Amino acid sequence: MTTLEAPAGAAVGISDLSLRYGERPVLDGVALDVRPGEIVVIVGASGCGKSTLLRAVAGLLPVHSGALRVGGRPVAGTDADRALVFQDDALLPWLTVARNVELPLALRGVRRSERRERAADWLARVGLAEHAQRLPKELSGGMRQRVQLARTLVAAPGLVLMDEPFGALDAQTRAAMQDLLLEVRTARPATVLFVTHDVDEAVRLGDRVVVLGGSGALGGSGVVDEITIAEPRSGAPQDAARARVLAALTDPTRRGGS
Ligand SMILES: Nc1ncnc2c1ncn2[C@@H]1O[C@H](COP(=O)(O)OP(=O)(O)OP(=O)(O)O)[C@@H](O)[C@H]1O
Repeated sequence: MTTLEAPAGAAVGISDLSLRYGERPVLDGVALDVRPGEIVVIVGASGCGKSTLLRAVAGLLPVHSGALRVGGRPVAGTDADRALVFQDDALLPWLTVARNVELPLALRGVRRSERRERAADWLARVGLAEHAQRLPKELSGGMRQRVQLARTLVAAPGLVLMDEPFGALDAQTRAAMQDLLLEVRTARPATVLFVTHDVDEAVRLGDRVVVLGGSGALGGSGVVDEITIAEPRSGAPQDAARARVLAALTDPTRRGGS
């Protein structure tokens, strides 16, 4: 079996993690365990360190102290098995949509015919089969995000790190992208760490919502609450989860809610 058929996704293990920019502490004592295939959504006030945490998990920022493991191995630098997705699509403007989607496969040395087949398959899944030969600039923002989702998942990463990926989209396109993400994960399981400011998006997508907040100590911050989202995602349980996320967000000094 090649890594392209990797199963349920990579586990993430974070304990007593501190991250800094130079001398400046951003996160302190972060503890978080993510199961293979789980979607964990990270919310928190602007500047509390959500993107910083994602960057560290991606291997773009060194660990100051504590432990950070993905798939049981300490993170030391970037790895093709950990894909990072931003709000701004990072498509290459001079390549067609199909070639953009093929790119991670090319980087992994997958032969051309298989690349084409897999890219076509993913473009069909995200509803863009007819646009394969167009350039990114000829597509809408929502379509470009769909291309980016296809490009991310085509190489079957064990862990997908998404930093406000749908933040620039209008409400309708955003809801469609959320549906699409949940749908394609059924076809291609991966562990997902997803950062958003939108509480509705958090309780809709997350198996669990993690709230980061300021502790005050040292100016750093850590996990103040973790909310498991129960199925079905509607009615009173959903409202209660939403209320609890909001409460943790508005009381960022609270740590370790029940
Ligand atoms: N490259 C950097 N160098 C120094 N400080 C940084 C750098 N990037 C971010 N910071 C600081 O680290 C803190 C955390 O930033 P980060 O971007 O992780 O927050 P965030 O929770 O993702 O914010 P937002 O919700 O606004 O995107 C902020 O105070 C920010 O100013």
